[in-house]
Amino acid sequence: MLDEALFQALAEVYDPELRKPITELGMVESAQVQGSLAQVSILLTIEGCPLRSTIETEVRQAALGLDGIEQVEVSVGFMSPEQRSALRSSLGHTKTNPFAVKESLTRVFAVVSGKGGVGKSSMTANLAAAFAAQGLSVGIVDADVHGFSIPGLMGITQPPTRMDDMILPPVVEVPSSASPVSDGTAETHGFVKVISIGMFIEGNQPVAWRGPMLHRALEQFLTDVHFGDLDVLLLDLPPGTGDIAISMAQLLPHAELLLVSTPQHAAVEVAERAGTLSLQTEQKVAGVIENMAAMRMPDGSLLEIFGSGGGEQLSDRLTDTLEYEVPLLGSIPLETNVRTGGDEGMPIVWGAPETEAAQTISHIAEELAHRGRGLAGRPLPLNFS
Ligand SMILES: Nc1ncnc2c1ncn2[C@@H]1O[C@H](COP(=O)(O)OP(=O)(O)OP(=O)(O)O)[C@@H](O)[C@H]1O
Repeated sequence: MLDEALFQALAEVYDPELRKPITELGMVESAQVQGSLAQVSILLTIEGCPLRSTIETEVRQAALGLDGIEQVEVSVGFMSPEQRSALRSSLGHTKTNPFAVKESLTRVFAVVSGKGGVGKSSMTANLAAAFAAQGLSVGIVDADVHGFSIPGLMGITQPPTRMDDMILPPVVEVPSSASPVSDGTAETHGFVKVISIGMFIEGNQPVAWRGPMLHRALEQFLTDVHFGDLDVLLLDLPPGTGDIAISMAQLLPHAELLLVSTPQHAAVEVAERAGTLSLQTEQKVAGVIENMAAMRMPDGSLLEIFGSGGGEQLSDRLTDTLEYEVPLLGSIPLETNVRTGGDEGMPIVWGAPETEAAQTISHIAEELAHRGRGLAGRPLPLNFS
């Protein structure tokens, strides 16, 4: 039984993981009004759904927003396997990799580095935060098997939800204070969905996987995880040119590479190797991000802990080798805020947007979003037959 006005009010309640109104997802079993009492029966996707209290609270608030409603009773049930299966088909989840198809509208960026510790994961988290602050729908696949850190950097503690053979990734929304483009509705509010190898490992165990297992894990992330429609997908890969970089190229041939390096000249050579791998994989290098550049001291002077000029040098060398322009997208200074934001699970782009590091990263995200894919480095569909 459905009361039309109450049902309409419940259409304002979004499932936090699926990012759609609960009324569209078949989650409202009944909605009735008797005098000043609203009675709503909702069906959650799975028992033990971690978002139960969030959804219940929002249902209550939506019903109380109706004229004349003073009391709300919410009863909670769970979908049957048939209802879940109907929901999966309505979401179009087909257990195929949606990002590999040519028609996919999602921009895919693989964030890579020659060596570890240069801030690749911090850049991935902050770029995702910056894209989301522009109102975009963003996903991150944290495939840095040996150093998975994205959930911590994004402040995510809840696990993914398993819905039979479909996995729903945890979501973080842009805080309202960092969401200039949002008018407050769920449709305009950017978000970041995250899936990480770390979410499938017990405790703090090391991951001793060989190439084929890594390939399978990445493939499963792309096929079993339901990201929904994304504007941007970012991948955090392990440093270097190992197995997973090759798997990524096979599974995501349209991914563009973002190469992170420090300004140190000695680091350029090793970063260049990661960039030139793109010649073999036929992927495009979208640009270089120099991280850990000169730190501004309290007296205003600059301290070049890792030297200077490496980003520029890397961009020049790759432009020569790859024979298309590989721009230096920006140079992010060493700033304590970057580290503390990471430790607190609040990317500086959201938590301290006024800092130079945050502004540079936001600028890079804006430029990437507006620049379009371009054709350089991508095989042209020529037919010589
Ligand atoms: N611009 C910056 N200013 C200050 N600290 C930074 C900056 N960028 C990164 N860091 C810090 O440097 C450390 C390494 O960064 P991060 O984990 O992002 O590197 P990584 O390249 O992903 O490492 P790995 O691939 O080895 O896991 C972290 O403690 C991070 O907070």
